[in-house]
Amino acid sequence: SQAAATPVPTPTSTHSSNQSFRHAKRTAKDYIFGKMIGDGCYSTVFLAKDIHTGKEYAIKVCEKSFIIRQQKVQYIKREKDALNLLSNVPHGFVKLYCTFQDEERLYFVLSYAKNSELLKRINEVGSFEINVAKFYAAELLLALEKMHAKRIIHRDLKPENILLDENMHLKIADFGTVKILNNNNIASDVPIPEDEQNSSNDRSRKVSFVGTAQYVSPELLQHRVDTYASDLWALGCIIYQMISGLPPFRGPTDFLTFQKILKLDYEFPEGFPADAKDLVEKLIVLDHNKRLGASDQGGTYESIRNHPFFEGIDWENIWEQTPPKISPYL
Ligand SMILES: C[C@@H](Nc1nc2c(c3cc(-c4cn[nH]c4)ccc13)C(=O)N=C/C2=C\CC1CC1)C(C)(C)C
Repeated sequence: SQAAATPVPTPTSTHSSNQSFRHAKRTAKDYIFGKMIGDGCYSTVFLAKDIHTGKEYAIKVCEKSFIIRQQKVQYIKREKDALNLLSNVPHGFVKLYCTFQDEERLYFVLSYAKNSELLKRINEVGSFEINVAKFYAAELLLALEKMHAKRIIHRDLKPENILLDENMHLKIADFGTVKILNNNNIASDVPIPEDEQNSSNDRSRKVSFVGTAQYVSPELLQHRVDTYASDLWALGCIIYQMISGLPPFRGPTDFLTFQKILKLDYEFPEGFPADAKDLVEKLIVLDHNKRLGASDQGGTYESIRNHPFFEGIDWENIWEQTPPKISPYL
């Protein structure tokens, strides 16, 4: 007699349809595009709503022809690699949900930072109270630790591309300028010392990128050295700016700003808190090897975390805490 065939379980229809739904590649038609919220040099960021879930996202749109013409293909690839590397880090970065393209454009679907740019918040109130500056400096430091641990150097950190989410927690955005060290996909367990990384052929390579004048480090300006410490220089500039309202190096032209940077020509306004001044002076150091944290190992900037400026920060729970109110500076 026919052996009773064991029934093959038929996949439940909901499961399979969800399964297929979940993997259906999105297109622009799946979103309602709203206002433009950010305008980069070769991309535009729109607020958008997913028509299936109603969720809000930021969608970064890049014109393919423009990227090719401007020879920015490498930057776009690096940005996508960096965003992918960082998308499983729970805090401190905008998350990349998916990408798709059509004939003319590339689309990146990212988290929407509802409370916009840190720069806008600083300008609205003039400058931050010390406990507000300390809180955001701490979140920025933790984000730098995560980024550097994944061998990513941002190279263009500035208050314009540090965003605030709906709970007023910090998110770093705009990875078009990153450098991903040892990105030759060879699992090099022995990290190549920095000076060897910039082998002679690198020096001959034309560098097509320099950060934003006010925040660019001397080594990026002069010797084109790729070092994590360039982001520590920017951290120093951003702490200075949160407390005083303006970046330390400012000139009527970029060239004059660069000159001030190379001469370390800046001063602290009256009443700048002593601990903050001491930390900024230890980060804004011309020799990148001598910046506080430059020789820290193990994925945390212990020597910066332990600086008196960060007295009272609860490093393990800060992302779960309610950020201090940004109130106008009386
Ligand atoms: C830094 C960037 N500006 C911005 N980039 C992003 C925003 C963003 C949001 C507002 C905003 C929110 N409310 N009101 C304004 C203002 C500027 C934004 C966002 O929500 N989500 C992801 C973003 C960027 C993701 C990118 C890494 C791929 C530039 C200036 C380059 C366009």
